[in-house]
Amino acid sequence: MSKVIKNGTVVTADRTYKADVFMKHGKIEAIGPDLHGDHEFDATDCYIMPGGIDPHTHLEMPFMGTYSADDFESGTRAALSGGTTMVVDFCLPSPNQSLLEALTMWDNKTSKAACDFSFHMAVTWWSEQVFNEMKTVVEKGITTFKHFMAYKGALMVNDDEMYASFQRCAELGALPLVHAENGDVVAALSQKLLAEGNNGPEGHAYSRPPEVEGEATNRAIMIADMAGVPLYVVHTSCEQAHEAIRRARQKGMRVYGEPLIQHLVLDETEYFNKDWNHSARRVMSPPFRNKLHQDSLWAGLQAGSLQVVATDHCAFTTKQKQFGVGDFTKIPNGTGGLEDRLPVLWTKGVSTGRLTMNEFVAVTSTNIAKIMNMYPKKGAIVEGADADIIVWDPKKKKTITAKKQQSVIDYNVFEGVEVTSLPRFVFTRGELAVNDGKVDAHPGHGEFVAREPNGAVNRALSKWKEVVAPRKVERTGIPATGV
Ligand SMILES: NC(=O)NCCC(=O)O
Ligand SMILES: [Zn+2]
Ligand SMILES: [Zn+2]
Repeated sequence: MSKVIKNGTVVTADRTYKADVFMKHGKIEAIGPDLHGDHEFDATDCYIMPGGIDPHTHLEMPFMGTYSADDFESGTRAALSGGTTMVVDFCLPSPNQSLLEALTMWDNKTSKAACDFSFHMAVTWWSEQVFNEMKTVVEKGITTFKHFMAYKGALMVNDDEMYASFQRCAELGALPLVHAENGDVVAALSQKLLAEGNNGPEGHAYSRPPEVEGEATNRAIMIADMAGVPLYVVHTSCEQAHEAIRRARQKGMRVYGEPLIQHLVLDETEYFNKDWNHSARRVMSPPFRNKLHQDSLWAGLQAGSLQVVATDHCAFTTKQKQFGVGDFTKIPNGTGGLEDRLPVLWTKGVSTGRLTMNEFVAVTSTNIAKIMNMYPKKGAIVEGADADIIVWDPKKKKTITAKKQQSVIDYNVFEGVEVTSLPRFVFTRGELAVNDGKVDAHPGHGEFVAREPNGAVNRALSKWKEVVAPRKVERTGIPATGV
């Protein structure tokens, strides 16, 4: 059965034009005027855009003594309801666990995914086994490796481990990712705050000032440069980290930065709310910052020094957050946002003139597909691409409320935010998942997206590092040794 989207305006990362879009067998087969098919969908007054890709989610993730509450079923349903048609989740081996064993565990979680997904593999410890298994992981289509510079005593890796892993990424044509916060300093500051009786959720924010993120970002950039590999910095939340990325890029380094929709829109005053639950629900790492940092992130998206907007969707219920009553270090870190990223970014970004529609598509979809090396299968409206498409109604309104969300948690950090712009239709590989605003996700429809290593940026950087590599100076007239 074929489907055609009619009467809309196609908006991609680089073009805006009137056309119909014809899809069959899960792919886009034709784009042009006056197309017809078995089923026709009216996109009058709407934009036809590549579905969102969220490059940073944690579904059913074991963390801080519990599991994040949204699994691949509720998480991908939430994603689709807000126009996101692919998620990239994190496989997290425990220290000393085989990467391949962890991957089997993560594969087993995905049978009810309603949209396509891929994985990043985390390097949480280092050994010859990890070194060897990284190659197999890449052969399985997972070409991005995450490193936590924070969460001391749990997921954190040291500089020597990171350097070894980055070098391995360079050899394999893979892309390292970092959670950049100085984990030693965070741990020490946390203990100091607790000892001083500062044990509420605001202590979490005080323990992770922007400087600890800036320092770690600079360090990761230096290590990637020494290893000769590009770098992707997840959840860039502040000017200090953005400045490090901006400077590196100006020097020709291949570094990417990923602000979250939460950091762009919500600020640190959330941690000073008198209601403990309100503040704890917003505990995540890095924490929300002030307006100046937010302005820096928006400017980065405008200038191109930051390339991507994600969610880091890692949702915990209020009950789970309450594990940390009396000790903020025990509040599970993470917030939700999968179904709100696109509507909130459009409302706060495109509707205000901070972003163009094309920039919106770039930072929510196309740039991600390119950086993660799955373009133009994903992130594009072109013939042959997967038919992951949103028909976006820029006039449709709602007020975000937990009462009506798809996520299983009992609150929403964007509660009360009015959004103007929502999907009319969402297609995931050609299958309708949102129909006139109503969500009809199909658990099990989602497929794993394997990615190739050695993307163009890896190849160019390796070449450049080869050109400028240290070379022994061949000399004549060398004095005899020991004389
Ligand atoms: N960000 C956060 O607080 N939780 C999820 C894990 C991570 O990405 O650090
Ligand atoms: Zn993180
Ligand atoms: Zn994360």
